[in-house]
Amino acid sequence: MSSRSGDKRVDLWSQIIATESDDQFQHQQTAVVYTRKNPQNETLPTAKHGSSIPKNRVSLAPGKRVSWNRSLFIRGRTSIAVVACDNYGREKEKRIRKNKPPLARAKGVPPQNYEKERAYFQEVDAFELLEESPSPQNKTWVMGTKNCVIPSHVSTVLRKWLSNRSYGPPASLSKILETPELSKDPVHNGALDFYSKNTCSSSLVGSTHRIEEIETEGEKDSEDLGFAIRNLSLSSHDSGLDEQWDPLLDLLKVCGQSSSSTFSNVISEYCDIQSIKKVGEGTYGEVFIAGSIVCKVVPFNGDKLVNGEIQKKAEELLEEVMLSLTLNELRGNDTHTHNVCPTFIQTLSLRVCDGAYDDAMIRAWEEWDKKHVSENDHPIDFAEKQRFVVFVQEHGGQDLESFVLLNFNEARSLLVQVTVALAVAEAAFEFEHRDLHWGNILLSRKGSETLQFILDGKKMHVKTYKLVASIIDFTLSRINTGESILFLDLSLDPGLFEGPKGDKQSETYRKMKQVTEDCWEGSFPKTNVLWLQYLVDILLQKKDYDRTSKDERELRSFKKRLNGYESAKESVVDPFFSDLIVVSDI
Ligand SMILES: Nc1ncnc2c1ncn2[C@@H]1O[C@H](COP(=O)(O)OP(=O)(O)OP(=O)(O)O)[C@@H](O)[C@H]1O
Repeated sequence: MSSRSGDKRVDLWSQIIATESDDQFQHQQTAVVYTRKNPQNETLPTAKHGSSIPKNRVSLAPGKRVSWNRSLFIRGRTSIAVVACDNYGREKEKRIRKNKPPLARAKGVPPQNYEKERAYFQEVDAFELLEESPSPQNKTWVMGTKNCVIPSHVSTVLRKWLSNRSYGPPASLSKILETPELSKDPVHNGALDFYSKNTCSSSLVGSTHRIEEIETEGEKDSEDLGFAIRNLSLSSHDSGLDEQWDPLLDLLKVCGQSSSSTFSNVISEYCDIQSIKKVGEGTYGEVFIAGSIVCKVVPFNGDKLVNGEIQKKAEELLEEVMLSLTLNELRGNDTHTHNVCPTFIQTLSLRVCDGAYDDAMIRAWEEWDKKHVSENDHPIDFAEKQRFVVFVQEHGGQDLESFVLLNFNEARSLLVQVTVALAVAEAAFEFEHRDLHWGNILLSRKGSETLQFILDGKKMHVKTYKLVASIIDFTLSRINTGESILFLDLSLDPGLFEGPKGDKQSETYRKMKQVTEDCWEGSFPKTNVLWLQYLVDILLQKKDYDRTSKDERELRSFKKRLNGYESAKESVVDPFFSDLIVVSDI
């Protein structure tokens, strides 16, 4: 029965609901703030149920797009990858301080110990084998350190990325695996040259040459993998002049390239470039379908504003790449079997491209613009020398905002998949998504009746009702890779917490702030629970599908019980999911 028809039965559920104090489901007028603005409109996104958002509640970007959370990319990213390098830190500070209060270290951060950290990372690099998942003692609070440690993380991510070959690492990187001489006699392969280089830049140049050499070499020998990657990382890590670290070179390494590629080269690996179509757009990302995969194209390092925003830096992209690759590990392989889930969008390949958009991409962009009215700048405006990262991902379907749910079972299926996925990622990497709005959940109808997850070694078969959810956009996410904690310091973006009162998304950011006490590097899995509560609200207030009043009461009761859980992992055992999850030992 549809919710609109009103189920008049009085039962236990009505009593439960009567006791719910915070249930705020009086269909109050709310606005989902990230909703795109039609450039022609004068007002900000209009609430589906009525009022428009007052302009003064929103920090307006100077460009075409208006979204108060979009500039987060360029503010406050104070993680190991960004602040670690002094040069960049200074540049970033300038940008932030223009409009923002002075940078402040978040509360509760343990004092830095550079020597300890250096020793730690040297130790990490000394190991060939990796831990399956991070342990608490691996936490490294490195904000503000002068030591440029990114290469060691790149090396780890690379090792994992490469060792999981079923995920299709970039072809050139695969060839690193194919270098039998490397492990047999490193000295004669010139490998030690990397270690003896005195400057970061020269050693990185050396390693770049090495990639080229490697690419010309032959046969497979997976034992060489660890060695080859250590070569790539230690060259810069051992350097005393880390300030000269060039993140672009590391980004190229992660993408398996010695130099930039072109769009036509990359896209033609997946389809005839003439057949590409644009499928979506984000703050910086233009997303295209190429055959069966999607390419998210993100400009970086350029001087030109993109959609009114300063472009991301290579180090920011490097971090996003590391997050994506770390989450890839949850897809399971021979060495990662303790926590497995298929829900985080799979990154299939990564490429750095140079130059203007290809004509076919421009055409695809314009076609999409005609239909949907893009909020982004026309890509023809990009400079000839513009750099981009292309995230090649699996196609996850349509976002929850536009997807038409059919019935309550589909809504439950969405909730259980997201909850279990968050639980698995919490268990593996202390992961918090921190921005799980309805644009960041993709849905598609696929054949399988159940999906398999593994949570702390327990196999779970989750009922799908043939709906498959995928989680995207890890920009605000926090993760402990086992070597470092990647996070975005949201305390540097007060605008994020100034969204409209009563708007569920805005309220969720504010609740996260309360939970974290504005200390964003810490682990607060409760933030995942807050987004689950947001999703319940969305399913009750924003989505139409076939459901009864009893179904709605179930959702409200579930939301209320979520108050009592401190993590997605705790939420998994809620009775709401009891008939959706079958647990078995592996
Ligand atoms: N893997 C994917 N499969 C299908 N569609 C996708 C995929 N990734 C992104 N999209 C589409 O493109 C849109 C923008 O993607 P995404 O949110 O990743 O970009 P972004 O630049 O990070 O956005 P934001 O403005 O949230 O920062 C999504 O809302 C979705 O519609």
